[in-house]
Amino acid sequence: MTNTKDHPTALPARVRTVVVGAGYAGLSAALSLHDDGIDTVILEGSERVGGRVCSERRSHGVVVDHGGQWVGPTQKHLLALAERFDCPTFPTYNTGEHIELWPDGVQRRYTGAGPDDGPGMPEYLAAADRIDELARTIDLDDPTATPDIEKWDSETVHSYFERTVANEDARRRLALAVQGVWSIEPRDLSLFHLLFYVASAGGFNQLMETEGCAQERRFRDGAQSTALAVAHHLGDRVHLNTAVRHIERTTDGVRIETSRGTILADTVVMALPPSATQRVTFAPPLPVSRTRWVERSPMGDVAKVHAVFDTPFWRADGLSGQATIYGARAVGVVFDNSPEDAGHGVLVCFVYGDRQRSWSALSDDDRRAAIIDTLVELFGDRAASPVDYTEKIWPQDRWARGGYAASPTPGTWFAHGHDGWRAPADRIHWAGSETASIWNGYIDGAISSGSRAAEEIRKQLSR
Ligand SMILES: Cc1cc2nc3c(=O)[nH]c(=O)nc-3n(C[C@H](O)[C@H](O)[C@H](O)COP(=O)(O)OP(=O)(O)OC[C@H]3O[C@@H](n4cnc5c(N)ncnc54)[C@H](O)[C@@H]3O)c2cc1C
Repeated sequence: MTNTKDHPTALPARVRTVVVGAGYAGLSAALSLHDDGIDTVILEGSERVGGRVCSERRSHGVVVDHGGQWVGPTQKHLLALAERFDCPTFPTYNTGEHIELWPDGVQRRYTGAGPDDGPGMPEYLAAADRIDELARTIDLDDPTATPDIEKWDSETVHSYFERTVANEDARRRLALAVQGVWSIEPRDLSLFHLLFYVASAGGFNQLMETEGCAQERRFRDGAQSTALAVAHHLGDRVHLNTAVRHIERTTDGVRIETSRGTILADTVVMALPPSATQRVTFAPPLPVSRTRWVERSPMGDVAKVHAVFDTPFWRADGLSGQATIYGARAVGVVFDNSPEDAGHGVLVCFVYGDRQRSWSALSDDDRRAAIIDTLVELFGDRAASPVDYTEKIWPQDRWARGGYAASPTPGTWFAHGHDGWRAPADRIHWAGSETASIWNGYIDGAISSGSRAAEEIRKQLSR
């Protein structure tokens, strides 16, 4: 990698393709073009690669993943890339009983998807089946060709649940599921986007569950390890600390203005989330549908908090470390994020949606107290004294400005999806997990979006 503190360099004057953004999408696009011998550089605004995937080795030697971390068995693009670069995975700890905690303080322990006797469980499962049934009609390659798109994109998920799910506790379960998967509130989510996302993952359970599903495995050296290995392979083609500010299409190519000078290219891949694309200016302006798509695709509100303990003490109590928390407490979901050798115990807490906004406004001490109090309620007094504690509040991340991903607001797919989602604007191609047909919003989707953009470029350059 180049233009690091230890290795400052100038940009080349001209290349065939510039990739903007060194998250998994940009790295995948650049790798694919590089594999084919196409002269490519990546320009990355921050001082690291990985984007919304960010692993950190803490003082006790424990690696925490502040961003994306899990990989499931159907996420073939991520698994293949990790295998190519020799980055091993291991199963998420999923043994023992999970806990659910209700607003009135009642706790239930269970195994599987939820307690059979839990309030609203049968209605929740029936609603999930109905979602799967509707999702099966989504056209993943051209979502705007889905027959009922106008109707579904005109309704929020909140109003859909109000209309179709009579049981209030089932609606509570569904709301927490939405917050957990999209990191936004059901009132902000288009029913069409929910259905598209479910279809793109291969079903509602794929998004929710651990074994056989999206949360099945983790990376031994953190989920960023594969991104670092790809960047190492690409070497001096990866330029860090190089923020792209302006892109101008000329008669014979593209002029890219960065914080470190200008570079010319035949084609560009923009591998950024919509939040970051909005901060780049374009001349001539982008097609209106693309501009509107980007403006109307806000990021979610999520924070991840890790508490590290000497041991995963909850395991000895027959607990998996997984918990779901309904109501006003800051934490929505907890998982056991201990290292593979269980040399330390790690609990990761997700804070999202409205709860994230009120929690992140608290003082440092109050934020920590809110998290630890809930862990004590769930796992007992031993949870009161972690040996390490760390937070990452994604809406405050300078580059991503939120996570996990962007969700187009109601009406956006219908009005702007056909031309605005990912159709190239002449020499400008779009990648990023938000542009994926399969596992949209996930690392796997980011990787396949990069390969798709690379394929578009190969065709364009061969004309
Ligand atoms: C808390 C959290 C948990 C998640 N959990 C999971 C999970 O468990 N499994 C999973 O599969 N997915 C998960 N995700 C989602 C996943 O991380 C993302 O979908 C994926 O990493 C996005 O990759 P990307 O390359 O599309 O975008 P990004 O990773 O956002 O990459 C974009 C890159 O562009 C750079 N950039 C921005 N602006 C500019 C500019 N002007 N010039 C140059 N560079 C710029 C950014 O710095 C960044 O490096 C999670 C995300 C978050 C935030």
